[in-house]
Amino acid sequence: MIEVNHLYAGYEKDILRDVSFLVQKGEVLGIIGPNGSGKTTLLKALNQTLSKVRGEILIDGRAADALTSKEMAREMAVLPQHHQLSFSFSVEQTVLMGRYPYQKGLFKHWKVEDYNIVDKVMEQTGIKRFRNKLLLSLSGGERQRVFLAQALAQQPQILLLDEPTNHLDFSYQKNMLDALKEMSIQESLTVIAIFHDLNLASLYCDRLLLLEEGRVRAFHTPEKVLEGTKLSEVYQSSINVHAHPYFSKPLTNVVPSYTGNIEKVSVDPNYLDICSDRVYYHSPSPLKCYSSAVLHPGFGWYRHFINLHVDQSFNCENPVAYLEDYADEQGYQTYETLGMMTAAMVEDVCDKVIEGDGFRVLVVVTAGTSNAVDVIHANQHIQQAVPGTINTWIFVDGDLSEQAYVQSVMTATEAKVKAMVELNIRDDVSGTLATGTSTDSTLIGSTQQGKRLEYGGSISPLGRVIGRAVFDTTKLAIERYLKRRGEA
Ligand SMILES: Nc1ncnc2c1ncn2[C@@H]1O[C@H](COP(=O)(O)OP(=O)(O)OP(=O)(O)O)[C@@H](O)[C@H]1O
Repeated sequence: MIEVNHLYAGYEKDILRDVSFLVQKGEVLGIIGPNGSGKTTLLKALNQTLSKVRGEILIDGRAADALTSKEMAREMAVLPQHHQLSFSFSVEQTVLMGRYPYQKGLFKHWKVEDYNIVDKVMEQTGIKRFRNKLLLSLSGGERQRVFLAQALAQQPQILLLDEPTNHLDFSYQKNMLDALKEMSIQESLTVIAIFHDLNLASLYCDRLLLLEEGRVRAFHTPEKVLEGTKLSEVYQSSINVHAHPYFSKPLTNVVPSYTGNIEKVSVDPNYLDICSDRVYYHSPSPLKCYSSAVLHPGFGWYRHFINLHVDQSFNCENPVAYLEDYADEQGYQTYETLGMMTAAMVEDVCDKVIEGDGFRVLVVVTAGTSNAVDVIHANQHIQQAVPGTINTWIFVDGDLSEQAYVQSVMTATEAKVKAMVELNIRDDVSGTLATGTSTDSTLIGSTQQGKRLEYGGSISPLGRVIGRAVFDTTKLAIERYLKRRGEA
């Protein structure tokens, strides 16, 4: 455990002012903050390499300045930002130097135990294969791993790291931090590391210490410290925070001030192209999409939109690959393509443009109701994945909040249900009024330009337009479907 109380430290004058925090054994603490905020100075103060220090630093309850340098080296190892070591040593010799604090007696020599530990840490850091190479002949990232191995060879209780992922490529950053995290959990190694990459800090640290001009601005879990307004203030830069897709950890995005000449893009029915086998919409620039599509569901930016007709009996093990192949054949980049499928005849597609106050909405619907379901009697249906039958595309020329995306889906669903009720579409199994079909799909795609639209609920300006346009197009598309089947 390391406890810091009212620490003042610096050079000619104090850089750190009234810094207090406590790190538990086995904890990973990230130190973050802008350039010059005092991060390295704090590590130097912890490591007792600064002369001008006031306040208290306790290591497992003992005052750090009362420890001998050998005791200190067994407690704490440092991976500095810059190394002054001679590069004429081999990798193994360099790592062995980490064992100095354990040498005893007058005639110093390495023991078997030293070599075993060096072997282990070289394995952990992935440097064994160049153990006999000179440091001089290694890349910056390889050297960084050698110095980490040297620090680990010291077998410290506490590891101080100044930008440990400096020089490391993406995969080695992950490997190094995974290894450190594992050591903190398995071996109760306490890790205190400076991070410039706030996302890595968020993912790997238990707590973060945010420094601002030598003072603690925040000391808490990543969720509490990495908060958009606070970060934007401290870093004096526009920073946006969002959720990690797999973990409950915040991630940060820089919002550039310079965006170049962004081409004005609109939504336009002229971009629609309808053939017998598909409806295709091509946007000149990617749209921010939120959808339940087969190819690229969820949030993402896409410019090619395919609603592909397949037979009702279509049974494909990998519909995503099927749509990717289709996009590829058509010459669309798959990473820019969003794809849905439908058993409805796509020539019966209906579209409608409605101008809102300062924004525009285009709705495109294909519909079939052979697998109509009343959601409250859905348990009477056997589960089977049949190709989507009411596919709704809603393109908006506006700047939607994420809330507006979700509310737009709600509003569109309400409008679709209303159209089905008006046409008396029934669930064949229960005989009751249907609320949808079993595989309907919805897309909201927005230019994210022009008028800011915070809400998409039924009585918001956007919701009103979506509600009307989805109702009209869905109703017309179902009528065409029924007519084709002779049921109208
Ligand atoms: N040896 C030194 N002598 C005098 N002032 C120093 C010395 N080292 C650093 N400073 C000053 O102390 C302040 C804090 O520096 P420090 O290196 O701790 O910041 P940092 O947060 O680690 O910055 P960076 O993100 O750029 O690495 C800076 O204003 C710096 O100029």
